[in-house]
Parts: sequence; C-alpha cells; structure tokens
Amino acid sequence: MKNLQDILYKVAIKQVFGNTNIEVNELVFDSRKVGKGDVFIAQKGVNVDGHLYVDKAIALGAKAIICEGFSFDRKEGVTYVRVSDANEALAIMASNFYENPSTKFPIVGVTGTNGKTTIASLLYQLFTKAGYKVGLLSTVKILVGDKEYKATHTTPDSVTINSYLDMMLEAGVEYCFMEVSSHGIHQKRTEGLSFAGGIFTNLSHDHLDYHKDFAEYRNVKKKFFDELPKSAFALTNIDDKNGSFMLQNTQAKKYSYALKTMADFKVKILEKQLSGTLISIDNTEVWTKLIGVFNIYNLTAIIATAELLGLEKLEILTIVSQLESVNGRFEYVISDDGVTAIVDYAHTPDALKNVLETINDIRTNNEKVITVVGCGGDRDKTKRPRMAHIAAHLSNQAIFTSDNPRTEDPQSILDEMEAGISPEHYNKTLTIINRQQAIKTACKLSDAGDIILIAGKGHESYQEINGVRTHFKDLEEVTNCFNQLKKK
Ligand SMILES: CC(=O)N[C@H]1[C@@H](OP(=O)(O)OP(=O)(O)OC[C@H]2O[C@@H](n3ccc(=O)[nH]c3=O)[C@H](O)[C@@H]2O)O[C@H](CO)[C@@H](O)[C@@H]1O[C@H](C)C(=O)N[C@@H](C)C(=O)N[C@H](CCC(=O)O)C(=O)O
Ligand SMILES: Nc1ncnc2c1ncn2[C@@H]1O[C@H](COP(=O)(O)OP(=O)(O)OP(=O)(O)O)[C@@H](O)[C@H]1O
Ligand SMILES: N[C@H](CCC[C@H](N)C(=O)O)C(=O)O
Ligand SMILES: [Mg+2]
Repeated sequence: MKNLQDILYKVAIKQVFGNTNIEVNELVFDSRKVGKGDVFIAQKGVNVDGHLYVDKAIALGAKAIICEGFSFDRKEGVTYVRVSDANEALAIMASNFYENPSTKFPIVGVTGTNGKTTIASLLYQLFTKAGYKVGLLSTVKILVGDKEYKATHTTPDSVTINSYLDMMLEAGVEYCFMEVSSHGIHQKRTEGLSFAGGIFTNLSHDHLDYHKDFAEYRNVKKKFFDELPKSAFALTNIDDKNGSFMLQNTQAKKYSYALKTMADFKVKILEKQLSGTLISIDNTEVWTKLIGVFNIYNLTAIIATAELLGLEKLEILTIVSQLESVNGRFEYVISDDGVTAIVDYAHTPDALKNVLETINDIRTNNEKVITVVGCGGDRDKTKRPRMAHIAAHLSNQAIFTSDNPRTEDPQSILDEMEAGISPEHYNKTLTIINRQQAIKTACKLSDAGDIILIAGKGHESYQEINGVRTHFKDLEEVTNCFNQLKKK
C-alpha cells in the first residue's frame, strides 16, 4: 500500500476530483489486470484508447483513475486525476512507487538502430567478470545478478522497468545496463529514470511503420540524450553520420568513440578472421572472439563505457579478450562436411548488409554464400524490398522465407520482398514460404567450405503465425539438417 499523493509527486496535474490522500495497491494500465484498491492509468494506445476501459477498471476495484480527459461519467468514491500526458504520468508514478530505484545505483542506457543488445549484454558480462553484481534489461532476457527472467520487450513498460530496478537493488546489484528502444522513448517508458550514462550506437532504417518518417525516428532517439542529467555521460559513435547530432542538446558530459574519425576512444582493426579479430587500442593489442567491423564498434563502446564508469584500463582489456559472443548474434556451427552456418539477428537492411559484408570479408571466394532471410509481419514494410535486394546482391544464393508473419499473409510479405530484387540477381533467388524447408534447402544446396547465413531471428525460439507462437530455433533447425544430411 502506498499513498497516492506521494506517488503523484512531480506529475503535472491538470485537475483532481476526489481525495488523493488515500492508500492504493498497484499501478495498472491494463483494465484486465486491475485488482481491488489499484490505480488505473488510462493510456491512448496504438490500437485502442484505454479511457474506454475506465468503468471496467472501477468495476474490478480501481479506486483511483489517472486520465487525460473525461469521456465517461465520474463515480462517487473514486479519485480522478487528469494529466496532460498519461504515459509520462505513469512513468513518473512508477519511479515514485518504487522509491526511485534508478537514483540509487548507476544505470546505463543503450540506444540506436543496431547493437543495443550486443553492447548491453557484453557490458553485463564484462562487469560480472570484473567481480560486480550486475543487472540487464535486454531484448533477449532480463538478468538480476545471475537470476534470469523472460523479456517481452526490448524496453519494458515503466512499471516493469522500475519493479526490476527495485529487485536489483534488493539483490545488491551494483550496475544495470539496459536497452532503450525508440518505441520505449516515444511511449515514455524510460521517462523519469535517472541514467548514469547513455550510449548511441548508430542510426539506420527501421520502424518506419511506427514513426512518421526518418527525421521523427532520429528525433525520438535524440530525446533520450536531451533528457540525460548533467551528471551523466553521453557516449556517441562519431563515425555514424547522426553521432554528433544525438548529443547536440544534451547537458551530459560528451564523449565519442570511433574506428575512423578522431575520437576520445579509438580502436584500430589489425586482423580479421572467422575465429575473431585482433584490435589495437592506445597501442595495446587485444584479441577478441567478436567478428565483424560492426562488432568492433560495439566493443569500442563497451571499453569506453567501462572506463567512464571507473574500471582500470588493463583490467578492461584483459576481460575484453575473454568476452563471449551474444546468443543469436553471429553464432555459428560447422557441419562434419565443412559447411559453416551462421545464425544472426540481422533484421534491418543495415544489419543484413553489415553481416554479409563481414562474411564476404573473411571468405576466400572459392565457396558459396547462401542467405536464408525473411521479414517480420506487422512491422515496417519498407524494409522488405531493401533486405531482399541486399541478400541477393551480396550472396551467391538467396532464399526468401517467413520471419514471424504475425497477422499478415506470409506470401504477400514475400511478394513485397521479391519486388526489391534487381533483374540481374533474379536467377540466384528462391522463395520458400516454410522456414524449416528453406533452411533444409540451403543445407542441401551447400558443399564443403560453403557458408550459410540464416538471418533475422537470432536468439528467437518461436515462429509467430496468425498470433500463434510455435517453437522454432534457427540454430536447432540447421544443426538437425546437418545431422540428417550426414546420415544419408
Ligand atoms: C506498438 C507498441 O509499441 N505497442 C505497445 C503499446 O500497446 P498499444 O498502444 O497497442 O496498446 P493498445 O492495445 O492500443 O491499448 C491501449 C491501452 O489500453 C489498455 N487496455 C487495452 C485493452 C483492454 O481491454 N484494457 C485496457 O486497459 C492497454 O493496456 C493500453 O494501456 O503499449 C503496450 C503496453 O505498454 C505494449 O505492450 C505494446 O507493445 C507491443 C506488444 C509491441 O509489439 N511493441 C513492439 C513494437 C515494441 O515496443 N518494440 C520495441 C523494440 C523495437 C526494437 O527492438 O527495435 C520494444 O521496446 O520492445
Ligand atoms: N554496431 C552495429 N552496427 C550495425 N549492425 C549491428 C551492430 N551490432 C549488431 N549489428 C547487427 O544487428 C543485429 C542485431 O544486433 P543487436 O541485437 O545487438 O541489436 P539491437 O539494437 O538490440 O536490436 P533490437 O532493435 O531488435 O533490439 C546483429 O545480429 C547484427 O547483425
Ligand atoms: N525488435 C524488433 C525485432 C524484429 C525481429 C524479427 N525477427 C521480427 O520478428 O520482425 C521488432 O520488434 O521489430
Ligand atoms: Mg535488442
């Protein structure tokens, strides 16, 4: 039980009906989850307006309503608080409810189109290896020390974030690394959190179904840095053309990292192999198991962050050489016949291009590169032709298939992908709607030395068709195929 007046501290209130000096149970924004004595926060969503469920919430026991307007009759004995922005109010209330856990230990947020999970997860690994208890909020999983919880979003809603931060404090966690998605910023899921630092990875095409255009997507990302406190650090990838823009209006201390441009933290690549990369930083050579130029950007951000958070340079570099790659990010298996299969979460045009360029960089050119890729349903449609073009252009054989069609017709997603193939690449493409069959075909088409890239789903353990999720893991599928083909 908490006092509503205390929970409303710092919320911009427009109007109040009823008593705010009351004890309440939980903060709930989904009427279906309301219990006796809860506060219901009505949010205007993408699909429906939460204000339509106020009466239902009251019927289930809500004693206070936070809303943006009164499109319903007010009931006796219920407290109504009108705010200008319910998402913002929810976030501030969530911080207050859990007694502002984000102010009690350092939290670093990572934002950008690609690389957030990689950076946050590797920082978790690095700080854990350095002897700290660490928390992680990521697309793949949530970790409170070594205790694992299932992630449903890249950046969860503000109540969930604060409840995990509170659990982390209880468990003695000393640092938390979290992904900050553009949806998260736009829906104010991270509003009111006190960050010790923010990291910008890069900006390229994604989520243009949700954001009006690229400029809006970019401005949403920038907002995260605009709102960082003075005490925080803001670390940006200065090689990215939007890197300096992100920090234009931040009051945080600015730092840059780069591979090409002059920067506060600069790394040079000395040698690239399929087993790892040799890098040099401040004239010290370090071997890392991470592969691909894009991952060396991620690694540079990690080294910089560890230094900004006060770790010793020598210790950082020693641990960097022990870091393991993240689940579903350039994860590979080699068959007994010498075929390499790489599973990667590249689900944006830029990520796919980077991964294929990395493969083309380390291949000897005597082998074939076969790419299996699809595009998600109910997501940015403009990615589809671009990803198909990149796959066909940079591979010897591209197989287009399904990737979580969700509520869309899988064939129409594939038709939209096919529209992106240039005529000169047409004869090296195939379309196989069933992902399992597509992976099988890639295996059958491969000979010793060939490389199969299976892109888009990385760590995911399901395929979502028509709202139904069934177990599906790219790595399992390709390993099964390798074993089956061996038997024949
Ligand atoms: C597009 C999007 O971001 N949607 C999020 C949004 O849902 P919504 O706006 O569709 O909600 P809605 O269904 O319109 O409902 C509006 C309000 O009415 C309430 N409601 C609704 C029905 C009802 O019976 N009673 C009721 O009270 C809802 O709880 C909600 O508060 O608010 C919900 C509650 O916080 C989120 O769970 C939901 O995430 C959906 C599931 C989702 O798929 N989001 C993806 C796109 C997302 O956020 N992705 C980013 C990562 C992207 C990346 O990594 O690049 C992420 O951070 O995960
Ligand atoms: N720094 C980077 N620049 C470009 N591409 C990258 C970078 N890091 C990773 N990638 C590519 O993007 C894919 C997704 O990486 P990661 O999961 O780290 O990104 P993310 O930002 O967390 O994505 P999401 O938006 O889904 O949470 C990787 O599998 C890889 O192909
Ligand atoms: N965080 C991204 C992940 C996309 C992964 C891809 N496999 C898909 O399902 O579209 C999104 O929600 O858009
Ligand atoms: Mg992620």
